Amino acid sequence: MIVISGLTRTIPDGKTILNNVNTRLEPGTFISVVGSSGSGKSALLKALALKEIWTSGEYRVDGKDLMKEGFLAKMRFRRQIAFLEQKPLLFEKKSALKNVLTGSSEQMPLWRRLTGRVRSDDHMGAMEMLEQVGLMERADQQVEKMSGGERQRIAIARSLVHGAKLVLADEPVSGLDPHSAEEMMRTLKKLCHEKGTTIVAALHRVELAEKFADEIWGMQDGRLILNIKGRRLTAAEKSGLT
Ligand SMILES: Nc1ncnc2c1ncn2[C@@H]1O[C@H](COP(=O)(O)OP(=O)(O)OP(=O)(O)O)[C@@H](O)[C@H]1O
Repeated sequence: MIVISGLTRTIPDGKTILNNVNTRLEPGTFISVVGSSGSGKSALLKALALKEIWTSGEYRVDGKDLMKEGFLAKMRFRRQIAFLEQKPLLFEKKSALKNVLTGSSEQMPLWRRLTGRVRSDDHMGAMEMLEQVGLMERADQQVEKMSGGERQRIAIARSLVHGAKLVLADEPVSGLDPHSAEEMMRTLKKLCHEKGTTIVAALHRVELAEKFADEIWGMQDGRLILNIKGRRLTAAEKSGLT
């Protein structure tokens, strides 16, 4: 379990973009972060992914303050985190399967990056993950011919096959048509519950969060103002987010 306390990030011009955020992330939970543009959703995801350092606050993993841990412990934890960009960077000329196998440099052990070697059970794992995201039949297809939603699915499969326990997805449904957006949300939810992965997805559309997420976090001006479990947002809560 990850527990965040007092997470605050002030940027050099003096603006506080994350303001005393307190929350916890239980394993296997699908969390959606909603809030208006500029409310701090991406900033929060980046802080959770350890991509950007905060000014103050604690980040506890299974009871231990990560910032007080040594380099190796931090690196081990980093390997379990995947950050999915809105437009994932993939090897365009390679197949879906190759992309899943290749992985992101952060998650791959150094020896694998240097040798480029792939074990046969890696193939099995990659195919299994492509099946989970509904792309097994397209494993051999070049990704340059694939849609935005399919590319997101490949990025998700890639992060999970390389052992991500925490996936931070910044607008995973942006640019997708309503049907594909729902399919993506369904896949994320399934992966959370079946694999025990924790997924935090920033979303613009509150109704998608309400339909699929286990928890909805609401951001406003860098503050986490809502943490709703198992119910829709009230009209007052929704209006507080705009
Ligand atoms: N590295 C940075 N340097 C300066 N300002 C930043 C930085 N990162 C974020 N901000 C500012 O912090 C605020 C929150 O930005 P963030 O990208 O987290 O918002 P968001 O809720 O994800 O918005 P959107 O929905 O438009 O993607 C914005 O005012 C943004 O301009």
